[in-house]
Amino acid sequence: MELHISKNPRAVAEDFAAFLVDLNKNSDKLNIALSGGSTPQLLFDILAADYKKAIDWSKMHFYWGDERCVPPTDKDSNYGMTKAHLFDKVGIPEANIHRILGENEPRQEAQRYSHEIKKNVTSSDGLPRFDLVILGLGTDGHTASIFPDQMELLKATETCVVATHPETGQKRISLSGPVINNAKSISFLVTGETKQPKVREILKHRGKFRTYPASHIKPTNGVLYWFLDEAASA
Ligand SMILES: O=C1O[C@H](COP(=O)(O)O)[C@@H](O)[C@H](O)[C@H]1O
Repeated sequence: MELHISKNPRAVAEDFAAFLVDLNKNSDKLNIALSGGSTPQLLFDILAADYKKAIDWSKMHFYWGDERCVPPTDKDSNYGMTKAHLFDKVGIPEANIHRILGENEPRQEAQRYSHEIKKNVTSSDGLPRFDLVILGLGTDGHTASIFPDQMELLKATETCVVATHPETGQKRISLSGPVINNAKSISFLVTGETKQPKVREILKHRGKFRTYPASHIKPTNGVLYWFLDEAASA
């Protein structure tokens, strides 16, 4: 596991952007699963403002680790946020964007997206193998849309699963645990003091860490990165 600690959220985004530039230079094609939520928004803003030319966007194929079951115009849409903060600002071929259709019926969409992934992402050991899966961490220890009361999704045999937000009841579509763990590299991006208690338990194997989905993210044959700011890592 590689731990990167930067001063503040902006520095985390800068460090991760440099990591992406490097990966982009050294690869012909990258299948990347993005996360949603508030943390990646700053990364997308920085990529669009400062790295538009440093990255060969035609090599980047974007998928999502999870999506809220809402239309792309909804403020909760992970795709909608990425489009507004990144895709609309850098020239990326439309064919490279593989979004989860959050407006569709969740079960059917989980199946359709599983096929989409299997069709385009090379498999190993019978599972799709992403080059990079970017993840966030919820204050309850969830990651992607695998929540603590739905731990079975960590072992699901499907590529994509339907999850339910425990408080709002909102339906979500998420990559399953085995597919996340089959990636070549997995990177958590976590900032802010509200995340610190869970980061500490997970990284130090303390308290109830086993009950947090994020602590079960361990690449079977890849590298795990944690990019943290000082507040999250305190
Ligand atoms: O609901 C979600 O939450 C997590 C964490 O998000 P953040 O806003 O605290 O950064 C995120 O990774 C996931 O993609 C998202 O759907």
